Amino acid sequence: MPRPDAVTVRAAAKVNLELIVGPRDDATGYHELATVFQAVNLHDDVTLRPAPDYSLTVSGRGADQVPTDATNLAWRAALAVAQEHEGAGPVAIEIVKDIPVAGGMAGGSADAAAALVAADALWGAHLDRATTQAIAARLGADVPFSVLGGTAVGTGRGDELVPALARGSYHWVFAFSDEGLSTPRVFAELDRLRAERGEQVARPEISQDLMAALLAGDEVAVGRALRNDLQEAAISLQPRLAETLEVGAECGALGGVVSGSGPTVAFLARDNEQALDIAVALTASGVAQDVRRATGPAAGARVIHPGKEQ
Ligand SMILES: C[C@](O)(CO)[C@H](O)COP(=O)(O)OP(=O)(O)OC[C@H]1O[C@@H](n2ccc(N)nc2=O)[C@H](O)[C@@H]1O
Ligand SMILES: Nc1ncnc2c1ncn2[C@@H]1O[C@H](COP(=O)(O)OP(=O)(O)OP(=O)(O)O)[C@@H](O)[C@H]1O
Repeated sequence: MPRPDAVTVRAAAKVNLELIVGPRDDATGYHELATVFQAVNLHDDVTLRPAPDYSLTVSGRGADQVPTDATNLAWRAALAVAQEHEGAGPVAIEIVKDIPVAGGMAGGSADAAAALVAADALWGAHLDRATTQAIAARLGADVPFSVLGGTAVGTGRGDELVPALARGSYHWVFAFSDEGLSTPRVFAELDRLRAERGEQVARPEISQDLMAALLAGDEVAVGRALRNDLQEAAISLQPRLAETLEVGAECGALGGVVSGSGPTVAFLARDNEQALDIAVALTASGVAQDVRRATGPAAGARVIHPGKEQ
């Protein structure tokens, strides 16, 4: 089979409709999670081209905050696939970002997922699902979902996935902040707040209300069920997120929640028209640096450009 001379893969951002954080495992520092992910149509594109040496460039939203060396998750993903496939060689990696950096929307994870899928396609590695999943999980807790897309339940570190039975299309408005939040710092802040309260942390479980609402495609009930245990920690580190949530609530959003580890705040709207109203109100209030509308569920990491055949 001839090899393509370049492969571009598109990977979506995610929002956690529910994120329940269980106890911290002292051995690994990771927390047991129960989460429902939804991919939304806000994307990064990653292109891989055979080259004499590995290299990486980044352009687009927040590009100056992304490493361009071998620590980049996309670079690490390509190397991980190369280890599994004899016919691999160095690649030039080009990332075009639209997902905010350190925004709690799995931007780096999307780049890793896209590079993983692109490397597999470029080299014709045909990795099986279990190997792809294992590589993805090693790269980061959100990476397996970035590969899969759609709407899915995540347990363990958030990397053990089962697609969710979900109907309907969801209209989201995202309020971005120009100051990112570090994921480990937000988890550590939650641990601190819980210890201060002497809280006993239960094993995390997804709410049946949310699963029933998704099954029925009932966006009002989904809006009511949005929940994120990391939200109070994110607000504790960035108190103005509470104001952002307030603005969306005043517009009658079906629900509002900090996305993942923040600081992006996600609002669920009834329809496109209400999404536009919420976006205008957020922009006018000045609480957010940037506001974007998107719909979910979106697809997982997928090839959008196979390049010309050699
Ligand atoms: C907040 C979420 O985005 C929700 O989907 C994820 O849990 C974070 O996923 P991620 O950014 O891919 O996370 P990783 O890169 O694997 O981990 C970054 C850090 O987040 C914390 N972390 C992450 C996942 C998890 N289940 N427990 C944790 O405590 C750990 O301190 C870890 O060192
Ligand atoms: N492609 C990438 N490879 C490696 N690091 C990245 C990449 N993109 C961003 N980063 C770095 O990783 C950190 C987290 O960025 P990222 O955009 O993944 O955060 P996030 O969306 O909050 O992640 P998550 O929602 O998965 O917790 C930032 O400090 C950023 O510089």
